[in-house]
Amino acid sequence: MTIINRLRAWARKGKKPASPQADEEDALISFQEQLLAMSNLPRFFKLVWETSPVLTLLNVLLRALRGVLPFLILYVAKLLIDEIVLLHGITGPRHLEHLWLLIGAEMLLVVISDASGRLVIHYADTLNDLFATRNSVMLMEHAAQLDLVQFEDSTLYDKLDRARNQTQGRTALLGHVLHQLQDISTMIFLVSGLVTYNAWLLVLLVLAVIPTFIAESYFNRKSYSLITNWTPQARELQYLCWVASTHETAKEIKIFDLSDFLVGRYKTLAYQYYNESRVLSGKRALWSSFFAVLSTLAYYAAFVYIAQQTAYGVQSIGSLTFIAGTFRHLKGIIEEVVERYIYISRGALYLKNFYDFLAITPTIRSNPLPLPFPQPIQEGFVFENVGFRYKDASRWAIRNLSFTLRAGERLALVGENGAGKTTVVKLLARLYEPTEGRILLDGHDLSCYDAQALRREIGVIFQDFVKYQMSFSDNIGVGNVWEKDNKAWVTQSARQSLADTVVDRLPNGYEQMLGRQFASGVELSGGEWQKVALGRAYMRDAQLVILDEPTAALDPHSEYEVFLRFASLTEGKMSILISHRFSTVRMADRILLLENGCIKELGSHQELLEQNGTYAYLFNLQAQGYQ
Ligand SMILES: Nc1ncnc2c1ncn2[C@@H]1O[C@H](COP(=O)(O)OP(=O)(O)OP(=O)(O)O)[C@@H](O)[C@H]1O
Repeated sequence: MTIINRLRAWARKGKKPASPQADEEDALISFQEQLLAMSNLPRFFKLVWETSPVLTLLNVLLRALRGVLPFLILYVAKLLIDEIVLLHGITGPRHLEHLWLLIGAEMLLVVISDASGRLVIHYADTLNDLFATRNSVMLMEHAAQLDLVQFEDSTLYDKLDRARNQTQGRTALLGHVLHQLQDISTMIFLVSGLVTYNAWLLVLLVLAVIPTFIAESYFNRKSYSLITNWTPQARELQYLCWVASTHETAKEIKIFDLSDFLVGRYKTLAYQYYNESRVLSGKRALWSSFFAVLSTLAYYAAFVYIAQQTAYGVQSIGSLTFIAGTFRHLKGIIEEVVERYIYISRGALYLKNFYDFLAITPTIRSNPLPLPFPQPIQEGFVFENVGFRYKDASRWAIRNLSFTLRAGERLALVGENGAGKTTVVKLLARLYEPTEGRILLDGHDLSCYDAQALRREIGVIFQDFVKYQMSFSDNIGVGNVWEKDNKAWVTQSARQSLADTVVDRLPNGYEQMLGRQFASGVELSGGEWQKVALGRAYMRDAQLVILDEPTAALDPHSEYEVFLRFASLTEGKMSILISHRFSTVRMADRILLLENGCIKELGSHQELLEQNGTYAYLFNLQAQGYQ
């Protein structure tokens, strides 16, 4: 059940919505799964290495150096204390060279420790930044390869969201892994030092840490499940926050007085998450405090034993400081290693989300041995009994569609809302594959051509075109991104689409930032945005130009002008025009009237008028409206 349905059910029944946590017990991942997630780490290391081999090496070497330093410092301190105790007991002349040597050695070790500590932070930060950028680029590049149909599936957004939100987590993971390497090497040295004195102390230490490990591992899995189960709701929270606080929505929010509704909805969800998260972190804090007390007790038990041994003269004072220091250090390090293991295993689990997203492959594949794209197109596009059904849709968007878009022909698509006009265009641009039937270009299935080459030859301006929060020039230039910086071309396109009438009023001309999201941006009217978007069609030197309701927001004069220019742009080229305005549709060579996804009528304006069918009826209806 979606959260919306949960909220609705709640509103109906007047009780608290069942939380996603309700499913969480079932979804709690197992310890084995957590361990298995560690198998994601080698790929992760490979990514890190590929990001920068030099920085990775520097980090590893510095961490290894820092790993051995605590042991060396403790050991030199032991020698130093023993030397001082020895010198203290001598009554005759003393030779202090050995003492100075030991002090010098300890000082040198501390200097190396300080310097390497700073260097390691610097190199770790640099590697982290590079790695985060690389991660984001990988996600963007991969998302760009996916098909439109995949973007219509909400689970893709969940995966993308998890993968994106955890970019920070992945860089933290890198830090944890490197730190872990350092602590493990410290641990190895300290353990071997401790074992030479008393192996039982080590057993005591390990026993004290095991309960912490088990508890942390359990809470780690709980918290992963909580976050994973809440991803759709987290997206809804982000969405609500966006809707309630952006320029684009502000008008409507005020007019419909939606603020309380949105904030209320946000609060319900956010507090629900807060409560679940609070309970979990409360339990975690309670248990970890309990186990911390246990481990402190273990430390003092060991200390009592060592102090007693020293008091009876079984070992030197230097050894006492060394063993006690090693034990305390080891206890701290083992706790940190355990805690970090939890972070790392959580990071490894989150890595799965990243790899899950990267594993999504596009369904529309480019032919590995594509046919060369026809230059120029000879016969045109042929729809052979084409049917298409959107994912999970109960009805066909189009069905049994058979027609030809001839080379050089101007075709208009008309029909009621939802008749399937835009779907036809999306199929032509191979944004979707037909569910049944096929589309041929010059006698070959569209899939025989390279999808990108096909799209380069098709210039489409959709009715829901993007208002890029970029400069005026870029907004037109993106129509042909390879020529984006060709000022002459951009200017000419702006002139042809009438966007030049907009630029004249912009303080920074072609370099003017459009939209309100960035500093000094200027917002345009709906019609002005449309003229700018139309400019993209002129940027593209495509064989087929498609305009999907290109003039809906234009005033009548602009509309007339746009069509005069469009007619000259598409002279001798193929074009498809989707419009509800019959005055503009009539300029097409042929008109295809769709009804419920099927062809109702097809012919020239004159032929369809003579047929006296639906087209003639609608045309006359609109014409009467103007009389
Ligand atoms: N992404 C989608 N997922 C599911 N169904 C969709 C999607 N896009 C369109 N549809 C459905 O497919 C049918 C055809 O839609 P299409 O956008 O092609 O119609 P249209 O003729 O262009 O409509 P309009 O004149 O309103 O732009 C409609 O019933 C619509 O609800």
